[in-house]
Amino acid sequence: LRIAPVLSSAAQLVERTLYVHLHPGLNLGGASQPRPVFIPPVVDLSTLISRLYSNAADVCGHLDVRVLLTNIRAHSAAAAANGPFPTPQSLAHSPEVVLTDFALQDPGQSHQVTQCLQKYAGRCYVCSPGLASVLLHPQLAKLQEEEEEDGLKEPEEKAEPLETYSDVVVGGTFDRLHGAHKTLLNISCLLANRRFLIGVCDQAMLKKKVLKELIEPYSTRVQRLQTFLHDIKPSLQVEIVPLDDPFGASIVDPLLECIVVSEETKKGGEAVNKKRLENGLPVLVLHEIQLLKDAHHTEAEEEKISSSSLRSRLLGTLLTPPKDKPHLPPLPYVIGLTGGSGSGKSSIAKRLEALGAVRIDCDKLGHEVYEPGTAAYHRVLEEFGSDLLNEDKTINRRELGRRVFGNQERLKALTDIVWPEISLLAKSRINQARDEGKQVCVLDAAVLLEAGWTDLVHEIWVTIIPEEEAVSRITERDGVSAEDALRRLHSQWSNSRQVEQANVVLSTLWEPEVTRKQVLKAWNLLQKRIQQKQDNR
Ligand SMILES: CC(=O)SCCNC(=O)CCNC(=O)[C@H](O)C(C)(C)COP(=O)(O)OP(=O)(O)OC[C@H]1O[C@@H](n2cnc3c(N)ncnc32)[C@H](O)[C@@H]1OP(=O)(O)O
Repeated sequence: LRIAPVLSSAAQLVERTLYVHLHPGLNLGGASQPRPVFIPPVVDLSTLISRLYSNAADVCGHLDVRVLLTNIRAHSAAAAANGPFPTPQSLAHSPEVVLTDFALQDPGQSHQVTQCLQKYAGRCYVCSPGLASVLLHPQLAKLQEEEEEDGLKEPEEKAEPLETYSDVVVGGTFDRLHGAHKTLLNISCLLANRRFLIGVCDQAMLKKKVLKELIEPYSTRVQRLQTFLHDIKPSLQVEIVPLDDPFGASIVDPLLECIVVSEETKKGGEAVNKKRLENGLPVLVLHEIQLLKDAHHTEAEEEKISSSSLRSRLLGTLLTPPKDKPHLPPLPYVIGLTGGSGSGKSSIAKRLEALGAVRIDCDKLGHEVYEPGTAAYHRVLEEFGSDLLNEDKTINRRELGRRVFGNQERLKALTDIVWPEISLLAKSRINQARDEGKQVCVLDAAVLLEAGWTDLVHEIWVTIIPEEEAVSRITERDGVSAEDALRRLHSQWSNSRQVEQANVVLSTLWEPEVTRKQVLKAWNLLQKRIQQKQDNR
């Protein structure tokens, strides 16, 4: 009952990181200054950690919450440390304010309590010099009274000790570290006394993931894990290794004792044990944790907090701020929309057109430059031969496509002729839109990045779908073979390479309604950016 109100009142004061230090029964109102103490790992603690992260996702989703475990030690470890609490720990972000839900006996006590709290915090962690101390109790005191009146206060029971292990292992992708990851990591740290081994999925393990192009690079994911773990339990020996198959070191490391799994990965844990037995190693204890529910999930998303849902929420948002392009007139604001063949780029361009953008279809402009009599027409015939001509003297584009797609050298010979012409036409359409007072143009260009046209546009938007889906759409739509479809796709940059350059990413992988909402979100956010730019001028 107390967690959500404490978190939401804390969230009103904190902008970025909320560290949680647990000290049950801490008395800030007594005569003597309280000291930090070691508390033993108990089962209730792991439940509390899950609840903390799950409530945090609901009430303060914008905060990076980290439950610190330095003061939690198994009995033997605490005894070995011989009682005294270690020197103050340096955290990744030095605390600037210390908050507590301690309930005052009388209001006059407030000054003494905040002083006491400041001193206490300083003994545990290296804090910013101007550390402030704040009591969050008002709503809580009321809540406590209600709890007591309603008899909701849980009877003091002897806490059940939590079984801990020397060496613990987990595996995962750990993309965009969220509450479910943090729960898994925190509970693993609670279980581990000496070493924590983490297998992090590398390229080979990401092939089948939804929106894999938006997964953070391996090095970023590892870096985030290291900082998080160093904050929450610096005494632990943390080893992070790349996972190229579902097992990694878990089936060969003789020192491991426990593997932490969720309901979803339990089968994987059982498979690990089967392999360990085959390898003559003792089986691991499977410690199962509950998956956090995602209170904000949409109908199309999974119920659990998942990285793929988080990735799909990124679609349509600004992933990287656009570069300043002082050479471009501020209006019309030009979006360069690009993406692999069959990725649904044109359908998105049409949706943007319906919302008010001027659509410039570069495939169409490309076709215009082949009109008989134009300069490009003659140069193409010179380069590729007059056997390309249809009976009516027009260029047989499909045949031309067959000759260039899959042959980089021939494709380059063609694009060297036509891109400058298409670019001139595109610029003239943008100028026309400016003369007509239009606000936004969408330059729909399949190979915008390959052509180096980034200077023509204010922002780059990229549409992506998995390659298998693109092949099936192209073969169905254009009646070409799968080989031809693949040849065409491989003439373009890969999704990942395009995403690297993208300000906004979109995907038409799901039902049209999902695309509609995504485009609307992208459009509304774009309007705000344009407005902001105008306000700043
Ligand atoms: C910078 C730009 O993006 S300009 C727009 C793209 N146009 C060009 O690059 C010019 C060179 N291409 C062409 O002239 C034509 O595509 C031809 C002659 C090769 C084939 O013409 P057509 O058979 O009529 O096919 P069409 O022009 O519709 O293109 C077929 C697909 O190949 C894509 N495509 C076009 N040019 C290229 C290229 N240079 N590299 C890779 N893919 C390309 C198209 O975008 C289209 O993809 P879609 O499935 O997303 O619609």
